[in-house]
Amino acid sequence: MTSTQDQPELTSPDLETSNPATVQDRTERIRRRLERLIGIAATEGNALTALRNGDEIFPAMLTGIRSAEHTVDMMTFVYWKGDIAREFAQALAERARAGVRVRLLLDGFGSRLIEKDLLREMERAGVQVAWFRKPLALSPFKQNHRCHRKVLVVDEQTAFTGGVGIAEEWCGNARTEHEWRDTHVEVRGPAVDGVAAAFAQNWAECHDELFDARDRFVPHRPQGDAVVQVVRGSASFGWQDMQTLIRVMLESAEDRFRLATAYFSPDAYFVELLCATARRGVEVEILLPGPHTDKRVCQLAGQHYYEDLTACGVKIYQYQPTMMHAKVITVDGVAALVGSTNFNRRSLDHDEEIMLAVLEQKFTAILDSHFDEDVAAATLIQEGRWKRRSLLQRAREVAVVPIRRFL
Ligand SMILES: O=P(O)(O)OC[C@H](O)CO
Repeated sequence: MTSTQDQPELTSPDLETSNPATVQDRTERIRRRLERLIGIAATEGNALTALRNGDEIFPAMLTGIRSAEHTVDMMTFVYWKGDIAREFAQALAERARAGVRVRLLLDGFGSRLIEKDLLREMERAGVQVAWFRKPLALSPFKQNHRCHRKVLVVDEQTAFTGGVGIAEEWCGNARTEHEWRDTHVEVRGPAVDGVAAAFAQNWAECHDELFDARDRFVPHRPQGDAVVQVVRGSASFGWQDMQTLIRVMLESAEDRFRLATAYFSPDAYFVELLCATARRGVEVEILLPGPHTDKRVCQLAGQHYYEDLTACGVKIYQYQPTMMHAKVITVDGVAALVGSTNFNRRSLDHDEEIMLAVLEQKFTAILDSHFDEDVAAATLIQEGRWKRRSLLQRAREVAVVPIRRFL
């Protein structure tokens, strides 16, 4: 586990970020742009801990739940099967039995595989379980909008968000294809309120009780040096904050823009923005799943754009050891995004998402060092070789074009 207290070396000595004045200017500019365009103030005094893979993520979340004395709010897209699914259910049920208010919000599509006996056990123990838009009860338009946020808030003081789902696939340490690579973050400080608000926003749609006597509004003492803006993306038609967030990051980048994502199938606008960023001299690096993608159809939709992207100088890496599931962006070594948002149409156009915009050099350096390690286990797409890919591959890419807006 790597906390913001351990500061690795910046990974590229060429970045301008060694100059404190430059760092401050850039950080301030990104903060002001985000605040003006998204309309939510960033908060100071946050401490963030980057958690890499199930071996770090699950123990931290379970420790948080087991330590709860007042409230636990948890929301997830995926709640599937395996020992870890049982462990979470048992931890939540145990806290509910101890008198803690425990609320669990599950996406009606993403969590449809949850084992029914776990649901019964939690409900018997007093866990309030709510479902976000169960597909069969909805019009086709609403079905397409999913709650993709991953949030855990414990005692209003500690929050977690990131890419992880509650299932066997996320256990371990990305050693084999059965242990997915993911990034989550633990947050302490005032930004916890913003994460709690993301939960409350979806809870309000799914449960009769909007608030109760257990709600507390605790003061947050400064916990660290990170400035954090909590950005919520909401299912909508047309433009929404998540697109603005990514756009600000791309347009603010001066030296380097790095993206790790599980599902890369953006629309033409964001492909062009990536290309334009590379064309104006920013090093643009994208890290994507390789042979172990769990959704080949999404991969094909993204591969359709590899030729345009590499022609503009964008470096595309495909991660080899297992499914790359992290959702992380870093900019110029000074700012980072981490949360639930993929670089695809689902996350940018259709789903409820949460992303932390973190303005802190130390935390960004940690995520950059993880990116470096992942790139060392990835292969670079070579422009020339990619252009010579088979006709079959090309046909597959074209075949998914009609459905890529749903991916
Ligand atoms: O949507 P994500 O990024 O949370 O990933 C979960 C996938 O649907 C797993 O197949």
